[in-house]
Amino acid sequence: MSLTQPRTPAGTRITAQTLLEKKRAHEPITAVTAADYPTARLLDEAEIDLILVGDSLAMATLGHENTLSITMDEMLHHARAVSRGAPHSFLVGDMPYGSYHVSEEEAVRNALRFIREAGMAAVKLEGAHPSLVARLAAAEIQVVGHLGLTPQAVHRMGGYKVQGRTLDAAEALLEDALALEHAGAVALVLEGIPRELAERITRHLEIPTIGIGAGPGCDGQILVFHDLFHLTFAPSAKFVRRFGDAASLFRDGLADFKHEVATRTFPADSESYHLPVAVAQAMAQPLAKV
Ligand SMILES: Nc1nc(=O)c2c([nH]1)NC[C@@H]1CN(c3ccc(C(=O)N[C@@H](CCC(=O)O)C(=O)O)cc3)CN21
Ligand SMILES: CC(C)C(=O)C(=O)O
Ligand SMILES: [Mg+2]
Repeated sequence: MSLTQPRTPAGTRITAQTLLEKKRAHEPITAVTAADYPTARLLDEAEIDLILVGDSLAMATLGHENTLSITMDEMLHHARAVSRGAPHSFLVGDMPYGSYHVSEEEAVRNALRFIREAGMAAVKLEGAHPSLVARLAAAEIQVVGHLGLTPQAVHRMGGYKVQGRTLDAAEALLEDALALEHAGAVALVLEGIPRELAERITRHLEIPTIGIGAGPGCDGQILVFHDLFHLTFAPSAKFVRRFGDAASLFRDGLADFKHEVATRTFPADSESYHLPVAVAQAMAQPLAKV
C-alpha cells in the first residue's frame, strides 16, 4: 500500500471545484495536453489533474505550421478519443481559431459540441473576451481563459514572443485576468509572461492560474505532452523541460526491428502459429492425384 491516499476515490472525477480547493490548499495543479486515447490513458492513470485537448495538436500531431488551420471537426475527433481514455481528469477542449470569433451564438454552439459530442467538462479560449465568457457561463458551459502569449495571435504578435513586459502591458494583462474571473471563468492559463507578473495575477485571482512559460508562481503548470517527451522536431521554447526522450526510444526500437527482420531473427518460432500435428503430417504426404 502506498503511504499517500489516492488523489480521488475510485470512480470520481476532478472538477473545477477540486482545482479551486487545490489553489486554496496551495497544492500545485498538474496539467498536460493529449490528442489521442493512449496518451489520455497514461495521463489519467498518472493522476494528472487536468487534460487539455490543445489546438497545439495541429502542430504537434498533424504537422501544421501553426495552430490557425485546425477546425472544430478535427478538434472534436481528437477530443472524443481523449475522453474515452480519461475517466478521472478534468477535461478541457481548446476552442480553435475561428470557432468563437464570428458571433457569440456560434461560439456557444461550438462550445456545446465539445461538451455534448466529445465529453469535455470545459472549453478554453484565448484572449480577453469577458462578455463571451459570461455568455458561455450563462449557457452553463465552464470556461478556462488563456492570456499572455496566445498562439492564435501569432501574426498580430509577430511570432511567439513573451507578452506583458512593459508596465502598460503588464497592467492590461492583470485587468484582463480580473475581467475573465469576474465573467465566470473557472481557471486561467497564463502563457509566455514574466514570472513576476504571473505571481501578481495569481495572488489577485481567486480562480487557479495554470502557467506555461509563466514561472513557478502559478497555481499549476501545463506542458504539451510531445514537448515533455521530445516528440517534437522544431527547437523548443525556453519553458520546455524534457522529462523523457521518446524520440530516442522509438529510433532505437525501429533500428532493432529493421535489423531483426533483415537478419530473420524476427519473428521467432514462438511468435508464429502452428498447424495441429495431424494436419502437419497429412500435409507432409505427397499430394493426392485428382
Ligand atoms: N509543441 C508545442 N508546444 C507549445 O508549447 C506550443 C505549440 N506546440 N504550438 C502552439 C504554441 C507555440 N508555442 C510557443 C512556441 C515557441 C515559443 C518560443 O520560442 N518563445 C521564445 C520567446 C522569445 C521571447 O519573446 O523572449 C523562446 O525563446 O522561448 C514560445 C511558445 C507554445 N505552443
Ligand atoms: C499549451 C496550451 C496552454 C495550449 O493552449 C495548447 O496546447 O494548445
Ligand atoms: Mg491552445
